[in-house]
Amino acid sequence: MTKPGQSWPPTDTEPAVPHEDAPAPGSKLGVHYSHCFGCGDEVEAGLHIQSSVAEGPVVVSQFTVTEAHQGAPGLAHGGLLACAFDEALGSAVGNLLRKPSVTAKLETDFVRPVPVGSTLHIAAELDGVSGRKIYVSADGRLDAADGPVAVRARALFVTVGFEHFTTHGDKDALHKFGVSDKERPKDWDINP
Ligand SMILES: CCCCCCCC(=O)SCCNC(=O)CCNC(=O)[C@H](O)C(C)(C)COP(=O)(O)OP(=O)(O)OC[C@H]1O[C@@H](n2cnc3c(N)ncnc32)[C@H](O)[C@@H]1OP(=O)(O)O
Repeated sequence: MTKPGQSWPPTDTEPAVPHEDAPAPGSKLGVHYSHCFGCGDEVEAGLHIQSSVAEGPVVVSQFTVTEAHQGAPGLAHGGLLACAFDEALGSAVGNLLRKPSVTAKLETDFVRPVPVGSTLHIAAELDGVSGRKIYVSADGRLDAADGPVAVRARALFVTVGFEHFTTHGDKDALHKFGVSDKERPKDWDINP
């Protein structure tokens, strides 16, 4: 666990430069997989996070807390908030760098309670890259992009080959991500 005051990223990194085909600032990002718990539109109790690209290596996301997301009466469950950040951070990594990557480490600081009915405005920024390691962090603010910070998160994503998904998950994962055999590039992009 990174201690307060420890430097971030924890190692020397190169700047994280968005891929030349990354969506431009202002672009709304779609669902990367309809059964994704974070963003999928076919998961009734999912988080239904919506994201778009902001200036800099930043993706902004909104997550509205419903009764399905409670831990204590009227308050969001911390694990679900961590899930929202995993999605928001992953969306920044996947959409801006266009490399298939998975979360290796995720840290969250819960700064203030998040009530049911509130919307978290999450801004996730790519902090640096070291080989296959991608460092990314985010703040989640209550009810407005400039609202009080409720949750902070930092994560390490690791770039993987697309066989990560077909070997460990569903053999048909690529098609389910919407990538056909014909389209499959050598350096696979997880986000179409
Ligand atoms: C748009 C998309 C949005 C998606 C959002 C959702 C994203 C997710 O939730 S993904 C699902 C959750 N994550 C997973 O299931 C990942 C499971 N873990 C794994 O598959 C593997 O451990 C994996 C791929 C992360 C790393 O394994 P492997 O490819 O063998 O690489 P490995 O050599 O161990 O690690 C690579 C580097 O990362 C470092 N590393 C790996 N894990 C950690 C960790 N937990 N803490 C610190 N460093 C780590 C290693 O030390 C190594 O560093 P270096 O290159 O300096 O030696």
